[in-house]
Amino acid sequence: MAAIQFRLLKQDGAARLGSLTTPHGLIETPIFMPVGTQATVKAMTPEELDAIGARIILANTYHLYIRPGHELIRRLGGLHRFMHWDRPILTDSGGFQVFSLNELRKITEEGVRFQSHLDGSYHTIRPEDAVAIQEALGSDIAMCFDECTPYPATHDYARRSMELTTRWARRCKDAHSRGDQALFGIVQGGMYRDLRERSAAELVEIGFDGYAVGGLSVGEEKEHMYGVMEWTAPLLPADQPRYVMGIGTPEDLVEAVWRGFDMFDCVMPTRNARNGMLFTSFGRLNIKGAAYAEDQGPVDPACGCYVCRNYSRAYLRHLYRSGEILASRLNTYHNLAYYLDLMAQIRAAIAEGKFDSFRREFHGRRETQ
Ligand SMILES: CNc1nc2cc(C(N)=O)ccc2[nH]1
Ligand SMILES: [Zn+2]
Repeated sequence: MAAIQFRLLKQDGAARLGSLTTPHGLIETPIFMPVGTQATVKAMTPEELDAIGARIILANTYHLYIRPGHELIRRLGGLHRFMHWDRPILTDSGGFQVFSLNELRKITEEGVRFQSHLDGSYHTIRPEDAVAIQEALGSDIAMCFDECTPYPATHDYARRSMELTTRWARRCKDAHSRGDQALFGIVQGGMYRDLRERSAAELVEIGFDGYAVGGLSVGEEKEHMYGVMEWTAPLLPADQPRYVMGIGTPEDLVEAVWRGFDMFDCVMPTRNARNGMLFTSFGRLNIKGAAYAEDQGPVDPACGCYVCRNYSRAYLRHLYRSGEILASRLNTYHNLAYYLDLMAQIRAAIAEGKFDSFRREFHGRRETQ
């Protein structure tokens, strides 16, 4: 039996309503995955994540390999038990982190040699190792080890990089043997339509449980990002999950759903929260602003979350300016609640066949405060 089952429940244009059954529970799609890099979604407890509607979180293979080590986590019962989260977990393969955290990395056919960002020790991760690490962690969904093609890249570089990613994907599939864990392929190809189309076709030929689009949100212009999504989604099997990695702003999420994607992850709601940048139904709000010094209103009157029901903008501004730990906690709680509620609204709009009007209304009411 496959580790996951995806059911396409309804389409509204290219937008899809689906359900994804995993060994750790069911996920309604489109879904946003809070990022829990080091086995924690920073500043949140699993109970709080559950309360705001998080149904799957992401953890980073590279970080957990470096510290505390995947074998330690395996010995202690796997990642779910280690972090007290019993819903689904998706682990990325480490490819992106190795490339983004290690200037001195060396890419060969065999794999990637790099220095730990913590102690400078030398390591080599091959596709087979990335699979073994994720099997030890016990995530519900593992990702193939890929090269996230940098931006900008020449067509020739992007072609060679994509071809390496395909060869690595084949090796990942051959090495993967954990039956209760799904494995997703990652489409690369830079900003080039012919390469993206080749990458998608080659990965579908190999055959995976779902497909991600990588190599985006790497500094490219929005029209490149949206173009790659448009070229790629139709080439991926309609009856399997489509995940675009590292996306994105609330606007990006709406646009990616509109183009046929089901799964998303981004550090934006959690990272921006710690910097005082809050997301609302009318745009972004910088809680540091002097305008909020005596504002007794909630962050977002349209948000029903615990933070918006119990704390004022004035208090959140005070916490942030005072460097209080509670500032990170409450800001993160609200931002994730906003993202997860946005996804619930998107699912409801697709279910009613009204996603087009939802999309128009959503963009019409956004401006930065
Ligand atoms: C934040 N941007 C982002 N781009 C990504 C690309 C990949 C990838 N594997 O190409 C993974 C994570 C990513 N996060
Ligand atoms: Zn709120």
